[in-house]
Amino acid sequence: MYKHSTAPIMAASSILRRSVFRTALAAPSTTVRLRNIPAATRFFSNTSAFMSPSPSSASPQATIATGSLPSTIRHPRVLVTGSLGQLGSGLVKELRSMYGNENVVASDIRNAPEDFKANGPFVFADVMDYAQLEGIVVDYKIDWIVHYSALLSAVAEKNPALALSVNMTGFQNVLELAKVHGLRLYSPSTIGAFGPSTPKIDTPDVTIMRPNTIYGITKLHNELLGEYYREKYNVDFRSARYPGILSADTPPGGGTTDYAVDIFHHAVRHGHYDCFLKKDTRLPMMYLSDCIKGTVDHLVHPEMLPQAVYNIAAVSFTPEELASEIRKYLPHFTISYPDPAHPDFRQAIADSWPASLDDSMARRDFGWKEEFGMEKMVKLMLDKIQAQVDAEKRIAMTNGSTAAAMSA
Ligand SMILES: NC(=O)c1ccc[n+]([C@@H]2O[C@H](COP(=O)([O-])OP(=O)(O)OC[C@H]3O[C@@H](n4cnc5c(N)ncnc54)[C@H](O)[C@@H]3O)[C@@H](O)[C@H]2O)c1
Ligand SMILES: C[C@@H](O)[C@H](N)C(=O)O
Repeated sequence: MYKHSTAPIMAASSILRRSVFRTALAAPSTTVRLRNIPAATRFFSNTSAFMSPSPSSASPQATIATGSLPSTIRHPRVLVTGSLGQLGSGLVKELRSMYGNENVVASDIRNAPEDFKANGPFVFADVMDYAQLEGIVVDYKIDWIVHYSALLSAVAEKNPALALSVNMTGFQNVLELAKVHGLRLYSPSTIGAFGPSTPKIDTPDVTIMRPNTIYGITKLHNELLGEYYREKYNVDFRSARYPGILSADTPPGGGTTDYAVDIFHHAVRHGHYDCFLKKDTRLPMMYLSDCIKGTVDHLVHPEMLPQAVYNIAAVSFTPEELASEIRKYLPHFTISYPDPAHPDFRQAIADSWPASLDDSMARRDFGWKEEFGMEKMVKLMLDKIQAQVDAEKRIAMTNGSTAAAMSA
């Protein structure tokens, strides 16, 4: 177990979040080898820890000569993979507000919209290409990687071979980079890493884990490999098992919990939703801003925590409970469910996952706490989507009147 005292850590964490990182560089003419120094240490003016890595384990690639460089104050430079997905763009925005646009490099295998690219560095990066990723790490002097590239549960189940490559090879690449270049690596896991034999209620961090989906198998593999690198090579690997994430502005990427986002769009636009899960399927869920806040708090925590992987959770509900909450604002909203004789393929995935998580270790170790319960989340989702619909109508009316004026 890593020893830690929470009070100074939380204080340091809040200083860090406010702005500045102080890097105490070694004495003049000293050569500092980065490997085997947890990335956390390098930003917290702990000169003695910084200067005392084990020379025997140093890696030539990760050696820097400090020469007569003065002490500097700087932010960490963060690479976010998969930054165009449901979660990535919000995280990039938050990190840029903390560290400055130039210090957060967004990447994806897709091209980004121009407005996204205008806000800070964006690079094309296929996580299966180690050399390409290493070029980015070196060119941008990256300190931390947040690894968001993945195929989610439903998409993965439809294309297992691709899921194995992206989810496992992609992760192995960033993990190896973290080892070679002394980086901190945050890579989320999921409730999907659990399986049908896992205890379903208040599932703890450490329990039976025998996932039976390709998504879950790849994610559990990543958890175990990350822990191995942490133990064996002192890689600062951090992970949290996210539940299903709800967001109004960014669409979900093809998971089993996507129904809990789709339902809002259908409720506001059409007043009806055909749910692909059974009405009593209870799953853990969380609002996007809570997920981002929990991720940032975990990421910036100045020390390696006692566990590499933590459950984080906010609420758990069924489709029927969600529909009832929506009906408080849209009384005419209706929902239908699949014919029990012909369940959707995602039902088996959902049935293999926990209904609720025990996240007490995350609350204890890095102060995890959600802001959004079900009521607040439903109200905000509906407000945001209604605002989108109103904006679309205004644009359509403007376009319509322009077209009418042109044809008159
Ligand atoms: N969204 C959720 O509800 C949820 C829940 C639990 C865990 N997670 C995890 O959080 C992370 C982010 O999830 P998300 O919802 O944003 O996913 P998403 O599917 O919305 O986005 C994933 C991104 O990865 C990119 N990508 C795919 N293949 C790639 C490749 N070869 N190289 C580089 N990029 C590639 C995609 O273009 C996409 O932008 C994933 O690891 C996911 O497993 C998400
Ligand atoms: C739970 C999670 O990992 C994702 N939302 C999925 O359903 O695949």
